[in-house]
Amino acid sequence: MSVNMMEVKNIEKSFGVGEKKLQVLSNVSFRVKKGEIVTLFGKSGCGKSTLLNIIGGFEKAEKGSVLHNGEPVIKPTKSCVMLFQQINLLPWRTVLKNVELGLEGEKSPADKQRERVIDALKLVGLETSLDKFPHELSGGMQQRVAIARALAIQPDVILMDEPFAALDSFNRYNLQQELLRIQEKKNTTIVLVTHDIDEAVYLSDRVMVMGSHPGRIQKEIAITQMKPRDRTHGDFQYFRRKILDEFQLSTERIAPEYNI
Ligand SMILES: Nc1ncnc2c1ncn2[C@@H]1O[C@H](COP(=O)(O)OP(=O)(O)OP(=O)(O)O)[C@@H](O)[C@H]1O
Repeated sequence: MSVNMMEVKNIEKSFGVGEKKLQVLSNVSFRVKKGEIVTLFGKSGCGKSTLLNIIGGFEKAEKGSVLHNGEPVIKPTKSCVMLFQQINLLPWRTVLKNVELGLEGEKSPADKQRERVIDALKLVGLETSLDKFPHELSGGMQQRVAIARALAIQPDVILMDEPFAALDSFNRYNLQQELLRIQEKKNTTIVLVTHDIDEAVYLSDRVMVMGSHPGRIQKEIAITQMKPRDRTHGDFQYFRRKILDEFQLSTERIAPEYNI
């Protein structure tokens, strides 16, 4: 049975006051089931990050609510962690110590915490780099450390705000593949923000295409191609085009067999 992990209900959000008031989100609602990867996809400025911040409890909505496991989200918690594009590792701490940082303040025994940290670093393939410092790692490896830090916390949900945007395409493809492997193993629920269409199609179970001014859910597209997905397969191109069509950016006609 599928369970709703996150429920976003009728979110409204504006910034500024008076004449300078800007409505950023209007009537945004959707649900995320346990183990799903749901992507918020839209043009720059359509409110993706604002929405993700509201889901994570970093920002307050004016109206509406976010429920995590049926409980209202009113502040950030360790059961829903955010992974940013800016990696935010502490340069004076080793890989091991950077990942341990996520567990600081927890009351569980130190040996159990260490076990979780090592497990998370094994999952991202960095178990042989425990004593390295961030400056000794590539950008891709640094983002792996950040992913391990999030995984070690063992959250129900990971929120990702363009986590791979700063990486070159080889590192990006590699990490996307890794993320799927880890996500499948742990059945982690992920809400991802991206404006990279390939990333959206490669990773998502569902893509929430957002319209702008104000930001809203324009269309929900289920990506039904089997994972792991072949980026060159016709099905991949079909879903790519289906998303592009929402922005009138597709020049090719959809193959007749896909017409509904
Ligand atoms: N704290 C803030 N104060 C005032 N306006 C803000 C604030 N945060 C965001 N905005 C405005 O809200 C709108 C949506 O911003 P947001 O960052 O959520 O969009 P986005 O879709 O994530 O954009 P991008 O893809 O470029 O990161 C923008 O017009 C932005 O200028």
